[in-house]
Amino acid sequence: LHFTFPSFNPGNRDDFSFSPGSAISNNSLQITPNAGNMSHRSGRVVYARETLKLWNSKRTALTSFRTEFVLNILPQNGTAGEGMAFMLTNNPSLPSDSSGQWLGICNSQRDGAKTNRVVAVEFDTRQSYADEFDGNHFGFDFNSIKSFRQYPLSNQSIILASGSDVWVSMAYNGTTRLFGVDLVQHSTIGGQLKSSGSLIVNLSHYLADDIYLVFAGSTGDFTQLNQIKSWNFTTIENDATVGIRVGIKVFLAIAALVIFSTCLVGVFFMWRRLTRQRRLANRNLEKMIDAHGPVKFKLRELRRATANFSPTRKLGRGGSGTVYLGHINRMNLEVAVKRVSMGNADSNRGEQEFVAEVNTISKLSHRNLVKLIGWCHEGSELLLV
Ligand SMILES: Nc1ncnc2c1ncn2[C@@H]1O[C@H](COP(=O)(O)OP(=O)(O)OP(=O)(O)O)[C@@H](O)[C@H]1O
Repeated sequence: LHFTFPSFNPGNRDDFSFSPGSAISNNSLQITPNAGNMSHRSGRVVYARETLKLWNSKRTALTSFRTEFVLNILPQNGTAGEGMAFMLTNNPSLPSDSSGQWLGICNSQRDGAKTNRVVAVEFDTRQSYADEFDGNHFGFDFNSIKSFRQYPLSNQSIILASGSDVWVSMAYNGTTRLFGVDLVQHSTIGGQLKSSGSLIVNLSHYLADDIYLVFAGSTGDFTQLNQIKSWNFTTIENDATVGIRVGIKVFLAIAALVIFSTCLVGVFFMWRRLTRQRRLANRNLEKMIDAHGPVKFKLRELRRATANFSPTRKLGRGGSGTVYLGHINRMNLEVAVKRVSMGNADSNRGEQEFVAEVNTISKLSHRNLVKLIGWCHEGSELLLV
Protein backbone atom coordinates (compact mmCIF):
# COMPACT_ATOMS: atom_id res chain seq x y z
CA LEU A 1 0.00 0.00 0.00
CA HIS A 2 1.51 3.26 -1.09
CA PHE A 3 0.12 6.71 -1.80
CA THR A 4 1.17 10.34 -1.80
CA PHE A 5 -0.97 13.46 -1.69
CA PRO A 6 1.23 16.60 -1.77
CA SER A 7 -2.04 18.52 -1.42
CA PHE A 8 -5.73 17.80 -2.01
CA ASN A 9 -7.99 19.01 -4.79
CA PRO A 10 -11.53 18.13 -5.96
CA GLY A 11 -10.01 15.57 -8.36
CA ASN A 12 -9.00 13.50 -5.31
CA ARG A 13 -12.61 13.15 -4.13
CA ASP A 14 -12.93 9.51 -5.22
CA ASP A 15 -9.79 8.54 -3.31
CA PHE A 16 -11.65 9.09 -0.04
CA SER A 17 -14.99 8.58 1.60
CA PHE A 18 -16.31 11.48 3.65
CA SER A 19 -18.74 11.58 6.53
CA PRO A 20 -21.43 14.31 6.20
CA GLY A 21 -19.82 17.75 6.49
CA SER A 22 -16.29 16.51 5.71
CA ALA A 23 -14.85 17.59 2.37
CA ILE A 24 -11.89 18.67 0.30
CA SER A 25 -11.55 22.44 0.52
CA ASN A 26 -8.68 24.95 0.59
CA ASN A 27 -6.38 22.24 -0.84
CA SER A 28 -6.91 20.27 2.37
CA LEU A 29 -8.98 17.47 3.81
CA GLN A 30 -11.51 19.20 6.06
CA ILE A 31 -12.23 16.55 8.68
CA THR A 32 -15.04 18.62 10.20
CA PRO A 33 -17.09 21.29 8.39
CA ASN A 34 -15.24 24.49 7.53
CA ALA A 35 -18.46 26.39 6.78
CA GLY A 36 -22.04 26.54 8.05
CA ASN A 37 -22.81 25.06 11.43
CA MET A 38 -19.39 24.11 12.77
CA SER A 39 -20.09 23.50 16.47
CA HIS A 40 -20.68 20.06 18.03
CA ARG A 41 -19.68 18.24 14.86
CA SER A 42 -17.59 15.17 14.26
CA GLY A 43 -16.25 13.78 11.04
CA ARG A 44 -14.14 11.15 9.36
CA VAL A 45 -12.23 11.02 6.11
CA VAL A 46 -11.29 7.49 5.04
CA TYR A 47 -8.75 6.47 2.40
CA ALA A 48 -11.05 4.53 0.08
CA ARG A 49 -8.78 2.97 -2.56
CA GLU A 50 -7.25 0.18 -0.49
CA THR A 51 -7.05 -1.23 3.00
CA LEU A 52 -3.94 -1.96 4.99
CA LYS A 53 -3.27 -5.65 5.59
CA LEU A 54 -2.53 -6.40 9.22
CA TRP A 55 -0.03 -9.11 8.29
CA ASN A 56 2.75 -9.12 5.71
CA SER A 57 2.25 -11.24 2.57
CA LYS A 58 3.77 -14.38 4.17
CA ARG A 59 1.90 -13.80 7.44
CA THR A 60 5.20 -14.04 9.27
CA ALA A 61 5.07 -10.56 10.81
CA LEU A 62 2.73 -7.64 11.23
CA THR A 63 2.92 -5.14 8.39
CA SER A 64 5.41 -2.34 8.89
CA PHE A 65 4.44 1.09 7.63
CA ARG A 66 5.36 4.74 7.61
CA THR A 67 3.13 7.76 7.19
CA GLU A 68 3.64 11.51 7.13
CA PHE A 69 1.06 14.26 7.11
CA VAL A 70 0.77 17.96 7.74
CA LEU A 71 -2.05 18.97 10.03
CA ASN A 72 -3.29 22.46 10.52
CA ILE A 73 -5.76 23.28 13.26
CA LEU A 74 -7.27 26.73 13.16
CA PRO A 75 -9.46 27.78 16.10
CA GLN A 76 -12.57 29.82 15.25
CA ASN A 77 -13.42 32.71 17.58
CA GLY A 78 -10.19 32.41 19.59
CA THR A 79 -10.64 29.22 21.58
CA ALA A 80 -9.89 25.77 20.17
CA GLY A 81 -12.07 22.66 20.44
CA GLU A 82 -11.84 19.74 20.36
CA GLY A 83 -9.20 17.81 18.37
CA MET A 84 -8.39 15.28 15.71
CA ALA A 85 -6.80 11.87 15.26
CA PHE A 86 -5.05 9.58 12.80
CA MET A 87 -6.70 6.18 13.11
CA LEU A 88 -6.22 2.59 12.05
CA THR A 89 -9.59 0.86 12.31
CA ASN A 90 -11.69 -1.98 10.93
CA ASN A 91 -14.85 0.13 11.39
CA PRO A 92 -14.50 3.15 9.11
CA SER A 93 -17.96 4.71 9.57
CA LEU A 94 -18.40 7.65 11.90
CA PRO A 95 -19.98 6.69 15.26
CA SER A 96 -23.06 8.68 16.25
CA ASP A 97 -22.70 11.26 19.02
CA SER A 98 -18.93 11.34 18.57
CA SER A 99 -18.53 15.14 18.63
CA GLY A 100 -16.89 17.08 21.44
CA GLN A 101 -14.51 15.09 23.60
CA TRP A 102 -15.00 11.91 21.48
CA LEU A 103 -12.97 13.34 18.54
CA GLY A 104 -14.95 11.23 16.03
CA ILE A 105 -13.16 8.15 17.45
CA CYS A 106 -15.96 6.64 19.57
CA ASN A 107 -18.90 7.70 21.77
CA SER A 108 -20.04 7.38 25.39
CA GLN A 109 -21.72 3.99 24.83
CA ARG A 110 -18.85 2.34 23.01
CA ASP A 111 -15.85 3.91 24.74
CA GLY A 112 -13.33 1.15 25.52
CA ALA A 113 -15.26 -1.59 23.66
CA LYS A 114 -13.01 -4.21 22.03
CA THR A 115 -15.37 -4.24 19.05
CA ASN A 116 -14.35 -0.65 18.23
CA ARG A 117 -11.15 -2.06 16.69
CA VAL A 118 -9.42 1.30 16.83
CA VAL A 119 -5.79 2.28 17.22
CA ALA A 120 -5.47 6.07 17.11
CA VAL A 121 -2.98 8.82 17.64
CA GLU A 122 -5.02 11.76 18.94
CA PHE A 123 -4.10 15.43 18.70
CA ASP A 124 -6.18 16.93 21.46
CA THR A 125 -6.76 20.68 21.60
CA ARG A 126 -9.06 20.80 24.61
CA GLN A 127 -8.92 19.24 28.06
CA SER A 128 -12.05 17.11 28.38
CA TYR A 129 -11.51 15.19 31.60
CA ALA A 130 -9.27 15.36 34.65
CA ASP A 131 -6.85 12.64 33.52
CA GLU A 132 -5.78 14.69 30.55
CA PHE A 133 -2.65 16.82 30.93
CA ASP A 134 -4.06 19.88 29.21
CA GLY A 135 -5.73 21.03 26.02
CA ASN A 136 -2.58 20.63 23.94
CA HIS A 137 -1.21 17.10 23.80
CA PHE A 138 -0.99 14.00 21.65
CA GLY A 139 -1.51 10.42 22.77
CA PHE A 140 -1.97 6.78 21.81
CA ASP A 141 -5.58 5.54 22.04
CA PHE A 142 -6.65 1.89 21.92
CA ASN A 143 -10.42 1.44 21.47
CA SER A 144 -10.92 4.32 23.87
CA ILE A 145 -10.71 8.10 23.97
CA LYS A 146 -8.78 7.77 27.24
CA SER A 147 -5.23 7.72 26.01
CA PHE A 148 -3.05 4.78 26.90
CA ARG A 149 -0.16 7.23 26.91
CA GLN A 150 -0.13 11.04 26.56
CA TYR A 151 2.58 13.49 25.59
CA PRO A 152 2.16 17.13 26.62
CA LEU A 153 3.26 19.61 23.97
CA SER A 154 3.12 22.99 25.72
CA ASN A 155 6.44 22.32 27.47
CA GLN A 156 7.98 21.88 23.98
CA SER A 157 6.35 25.18 22.89
CA ILE A 158 4.37 23.31 20.23
CA ILE A 159 0.81 24.62 19.97
CA LEU A 160 -1.42 22.27 17.99
CA ALA A 161 -4.25 24.78 17.53
CA SER A 162 -2.16 27.74 16.44
CA GLY A 163 -3.20 27.72 12.79
CA SER A 164 0.39 26.94 11.83
CA ASP A 165 1.40 23.66 10.21
CA VAL A 166 2.45 20.64 12.26
CA TRP A 167 4.49 17.94 10.45
CA VAL A 168 3.65 14.53 11.83
CA SER A 169 5.54 11.36 10.95
CA MET A 170 4.69 7.94 12.28
CA ALA A 171 6.32 4.56 11.80
CA TYR A 172 5.34 1.09 12.89
CA ASN A 173 7.80 -1.79 12.84
CA GLY A 174 5.88 -5.06 12.49
CA THR A 175 8.81 -7.09 13.82
CA THR A 176 9.82 -5.05 16.86
CA ARG A 177 6.24 -3.67 17.21
CA LEU A 178 7.59 -0.23 17.96
CA PHE A 179 5.10 2.52 17.12
CA GLY A 180 6.78 5.93 16.97
CA VAL A 181 5.34 9.41 16.43
CA ASP A 182 7.33 12.59 15.73
CA LEU A 183 5.92 16.12 15.63
CA VAL A 184 7.64 19.19 14.22
CA GLN A 185 6.40 22.76 14.16
CA HIS A 186 8.26 25.82 12.94
CA SER A 187 8.88 28.25 15.74
CA THR A 188 7.69 31.82 15.26
CA ILE A 189 11.17 32.98 16.31
CA GLY A 190 12.91 30.57 13.89
CA GLY A 191 14.08 27.00 14.28
CA GLN A 192 12.04 23.85 14.76
CA LEU A 193 10.06 22.68 17.76
CA LYS A 194 9.99 18.92 18.14
CA SER A 195 8.25 16.32 20.21
CA SER A 196 8.05 12.58 19.94
CA GLY A 197 6.58 9.55 21.63
CA SER A 198 6.67 5.82 21.10
CA LEU A 199 5.51 2.56 22.57
CA ILE A 200 5.57 -1.15 21.85
CA VAL A 201 2.16 -2.36 20.71
CA ASN A 202 0.94 -5.57 19.12
CA LEU A 203 -1.58 -4.19 16.64
CA SER A 204 -3.21 -7.64 16.30
CA HIS A 205 -4.51 -7.26 19.88
CA TYR A 206 -6.77 -4.45 18.68
CA LEU A 207 -7.18 -4.84 14.92
CA ALA A 208 -8.28 -7.48 12.44
CA ASP A 209 -7.13 -7.71 8.82
CA ASP A 210 -8.25 -5.05 6.29
CA ILE A 211 -7.52 -1.90 8.21
CA TYR A 212 -8.90 1.46 7.05
CA LEU A 213 -6.71 4.54 7.26
CA VAL A 214 -8.79 7.32 8.72
CA PHE A 215 -8.59 10.91 9.91
CA ALA A 216 -11.20 11.76 12.54
CA GLY A 217 -11.96 15.04 14.25
CA SER A 218 -14.52 16.94 16.22
CA THR A 219 -15.67 20.31 17.51
CA GLY A 220 -17.74 21.16 20.58
CA ASP A 221 -18.88 24.40 22.15
CA PHE A 222 -15.70 25.78 20.72
CA THR A 223 -14.84 25.20 17.09
CA GLN A 224 -11.79 24.82 14.91
CA LEU A 225 -10.86 23.80 11.39
CA ASN A 226 -9.39 20.29 11.49
CA GLN A 227 -7.32 20.25 8.31
CA ILE A 228 -4.89 17.81 6.70
CA LYS A 229 -2.80 19.60 4.05
CA SER A 230 -0.74 16.70 2.72
CA TRP A 231 -0.45 12.98 3.37
CA ASN A 232 1.66 10.08 2.31
CA PHE A 233 1.57 6.48 3.44
CA THR A 234 3.68 3.46 2.58
CA THR A 235 4.04 -0.07 3.82
CA ILE A 236 7.60 -1.23 4.41
CA GLU A 237 8.99 -4.67 3.65
CA ASN A 238 10.10 -6.42 6.77
CA ASP A 239 13.88 -5.85 7.24
CA ALA A 240 14.68 -9.53 7.76
CA THR A 241 12.73 -10.55 4.64
CA VAL A 242 14.45 -7.82 2.62
CA GLY A 243 17.81 -9.05 3.93
CA ILE A 244 17.09 -12.63 2.89
CA ARG A 245 15.76 -11.51 -0.51
CA VAL A 246 18.83 -9.35 -1.15
CA GLY A 247 21.03 -12.30 -0.07
CA ILE A 248 19.29 -14.65 -2.51
CA LYS A 249 19.59 -12.11 -5.32
CA VAL A 250 23.32 -11.59 -4.66
CA PHE A 251 23.88 -15.38 -4.51
CA LEU A 252 22.02 -15.92 -7.80
CA ALA A 253 23.94 -13.09 -9.46
CA ILE A 254 27.29 -14.54 -8.35
CA ALA A 255 26.27 -18.08 -9.40
CA ALA A 256 25.18 -16.79 -12.83
CA LEU A 257 28.48 -14.92 -13.19
CA VAL A 258 30.53 -18.02 -12.28
CA ILE A 259 28.56 -20.25 -14.72
CA PHE A 260 28.82 -17.63 -17.48
CA SER A 261 32.60 -17.17 -16.97
CA THR A 262 33.15 -20.96 -16.91
CA CYS A 263 31.23 -21.29 -20.19
CA LEU A 264 33.22 -18.41 -21.68
CA VAL A 265 36.55 -19.99 -20.69
CA GLY A 266 35.34 -23.36 -22.05
CA VAL A 267 34.32 -21.83 -25.37
CA PHE A 268 37.65 -19.99 -25.57
CA PHE A 269 39.68 -23.17 -25.04
CA MET A 270 37.56 -25.11 -27.54
CA TRP A 271 37.99 -22.35 -30.10
CA ARG A 272 41.76 -22.28 -29.50
CA ARG A 273 42.00 -26.05 -29.89
CA LEU A 274 39.99 -25.99 -33.12
CA THR A 275 42.00 -23.16 -34.68
CA ARG A 276 45.25 -24.90 -33.66
CA GLN A 277 44.06 -28.15 -35.25
CA ARG A 278 43.02 -26.29 -38.36
CA ARG A 279 46.35 -24.46 -38.55
CA LEU A 280 48.23 -27.73 -38.09
CA ALA A 281 46.15 -29.45 -40.74
CA ASN A 282 46.81 -26.57 -43.11
CA ARG A 283 50.52 -26.69 -42.42
CA ASN A 284 50.61 -30.44 -43.04
CA LEU A 285 48.66 -30.00 -46.22
CA GLU A 286 51.02 -27.31 -47.44
CA LYS A 287 54.01 -29.52 -46.65
CA MET A 288 52.46 -32.36 -48.57
CA ILE A 289 52.01 -30.27 -51.67
CA ASP A 290 55.21 -29.78 -53.56
CA ALA A 291 56.84 -26.53 -52.46
CA HIS A 292 57.61 -25.60 -56.05
CA GLY A 293 54.19 -26.58 -57.19
CA PRO A 294 51.06 -24.62 -57.86
CA VAL A 295 50.10 -21.23 -56.40
CA LYS A 296 48.24 -21.07 -53.10
CA PHE A 297 45.12 -18.94 -53.59
CA LYS A 298 43.09 -17.14 -50.96
CA LEU A 299 39.48 -18.30 -50.74
CA ARG A 300 38.43 -14.66 -51.00
CA GLU A 301 40.11 -14.35 -54.41
CA LEU A 302 38.50 -17.53 -55.73
CA ARG A 303 35.10 -16.42 -54.46
CA ARG A 304 35.56 -13.16 -56.35
CA ALA A 305 36.77 -15.03 -59.41
CA THR A 306 33.67 -17.26 -59.53
CA ALA A 307 31.07 -14.65 -58.42
CA ASN A 308 30.89 -16.52 -55.14
CA PHE A 309 30.48 -19.91 -56.84
CA SER A 310 27.45 -18.66 -58.69
CA PRO A 311 25.31 -21.42 -60.29
CA THR A 312 25.52 -19.41 -63.54
CA ARG A 313 29.28 -20.10 -63.55
CA LYS A 314 28.91 -23.85 -63.16
CA LEU A 315 30.81 -25.85 -65.82
CA GLY A 316 29.98 -29.30 -64.60
CA ARG A 317 29.96 -31.72 -61.73
CA GLY A 318 32.27 -34.65 -61.09
CA GLY A 319 32.50 -37.34 -58.47
CA SER A 320 34.24 -35.18 -55.89
CA GLY A 321 32.82 -31.74 -56.51
CA THR A 322 31.52 -29.01 -58.76
CA VAL A 323 33.58 -27.08 -61.31
CA TYR A 324 33.03 -23.33 -61.93
CA LEU A 325 34.26 -20.91 -64.55
CA GLY A 326 36.36 -18.17 -62.94
CA HIS A 327 38.48 -15.19 -63.85
CA ILE A 328 41.61 -14.35 -61.83
CA ASN A 329 41.95 -10.60 -62.18
CA ARG A 330 45.56 -10.22 -61.10
CA MET A 331 46.66 -12.84 -63.69
CA ASN A 332 44.01 -11.82 -66.19
CA LEU A 333 43.37 -15.51 -66.59
CA GLU A 334 40.26 -17.55 -67.23
CA VAL A 335 40.28 -20.67 -65.07
CA ALA A 336 38.18 -23.66 -64.02
CA VAL A 337 37.77 -23.80 -60.22
CA LYS A 338 36.92 -27.19 -58.79
CA ARG A 339 35.24 -26.97 -55.44
CA VAL A 340 35.86 -30.32 -53.75
CA SER A 341 32.88 -31.23 -51.63
CA MET A 342 34.05 -32.69 -48.36
CA GLY A 343 31.34 -34.03 -46.05
CA ASN A 344 32.17 -33.92 -42.33
CA ALA A 345 32.16 -37.69 -42.10
CA ASP A 346 34.90 -38.30 -44.66
CA SER A 347 36.89 -35.08 -44.37
CA ASN A 348 40.14 -37.07 -44.06
CA ARG A 349 39.43 -38.97 -47.22
CA GLY A 350 38.54 -35.69 -49.00
CA GLU A 351 41.80 -34.13 -47.93
CA GLN A 352 43.80 -37.17 -49.01
CA GLU A 353 42.15 -37.17 -52.42
CA PHE A 354 42.79 -33.47 -52.69
CA VAL A 355 46.50 -33.82 -51.88
CA ALA A 356 46.80 -36.70 -54.30
CA GLU A 357 45.06 -34.71 -57.05
CA VAL A 358 47.25 -31.65 -56.51
CA ASN A 359 50.45 -33.65 -56.40
CA THR A 360 49.53 -35.74 -59.43
CA ILE A 361 48.13 -33.08 -61.69
CA SER A 362 50.90 -30.63 -60.90
CA LYS A 363 53.44 -33.13 -62.20
CA LEU A 364 51.53 -33.94 -65.38
CA SER A 365 51.86 -31.96 -68.54
CA HIS A 366 49.94 -32.93 -71.66
CA ARG A 367 48.05 -31.01 -74.29
CA ASN A 368 44.94 -32.96 -73.51
CA LEU A 369 45.20 -32.25 -69.79
CA VAL A 370 44.36 -28.95 -68.13
CA LYS A 371 47.26 -27.39 -66.25
CA LEU A 372 46.97 -27.05 -62.47
CA ILE A 373 47.55 -23.40 -61.66
CA GLY A 374 46.86 -23.40 -57.94
CA TRP A 375 44.92 -24.59 -54.95
CA CYS A 376 43.25 -23.32 -51.86
CA HIS A 377 42.44 -24.82 -48.45
CA GLU A 378 40.63 -22.57 -45.99
CA GLY A 379 38.30 -23.85 -43.30
CA SER A 380 36.37 -26.67 -44.88
CA GLU A 381 36.96 -25.47 -48.42
CA LEU A 382 39.27 -27.39 -50.77
CA LEU A 383 39.65 -25.85 -54.19
CA LEU A 384 41.67 -26.60 -57.33
CA VAL A 385 42.34 -23.94 -59.96
N1 LIG B 1 39.08 -27.13 -67.34
C1 LIG B 1 37.77 -27.33 -67.56
N2 LIG B 1 37.15 -26.61 -68.53
C2 LIG B 1 35.84 -26.81 -68.77
N3 LIG B 1 35.05 -27.66 -68.09
C3 LIG B 1 35.62 -28.40 -67.13
C4 LIG B 1 37.00 -28.29 -66.80
N4 LIG B 1 37.27 -29.14 -65.79
C5 LIG B 1 36.10 -29.77 -65.50
N5 LIG B 1 35.12 -29.34 -66.31
C6 LIG B 1 33.71 -29.78 -66.26
O1 LIG B 1 33.36 -30.21 -64.94
C7 LIG B 1 33.01 -31.58 -64.97
C8 LIG B 1 33.52 -32.26 -63.72
O2 LIG B 1 34.91 -32.21 -63.72
P1 LIG B 1 35.75 -33.10 -62.75
O3 LIG B 1 37.17 -32.86 -62.91
O4 LIG B 1 35.18 -32.95 -61.41
O5 LIG B 1 35.33 -34.49 -63.37
P2 LIG B 1 35.71 -35.94 -62.87
O6 LIG B 1 37.12 -36.18 -63.20
O7 LIG B 1 34.64 -36.80 -63.53
O8 LIG B 1 35.42 -35.90 -61.36
P3 LIG B 1 36.32 -36.37 -60.14
O9 LIG B 1 37.74 -36.12 -60.51
O10 LIG B 1 35.81 -35.49 -59.05
O11 LIG B 1 36.00 -37.80 -59.95
C9 LIG B 1 33.58 -32.13 -66.25
O12 LIG B 1 32.83 -33.23 -66.73
C10 LIG B 1 33.47 -30.94 -67.18
O13 LIG B 1 32.18 -30.87 -67.74
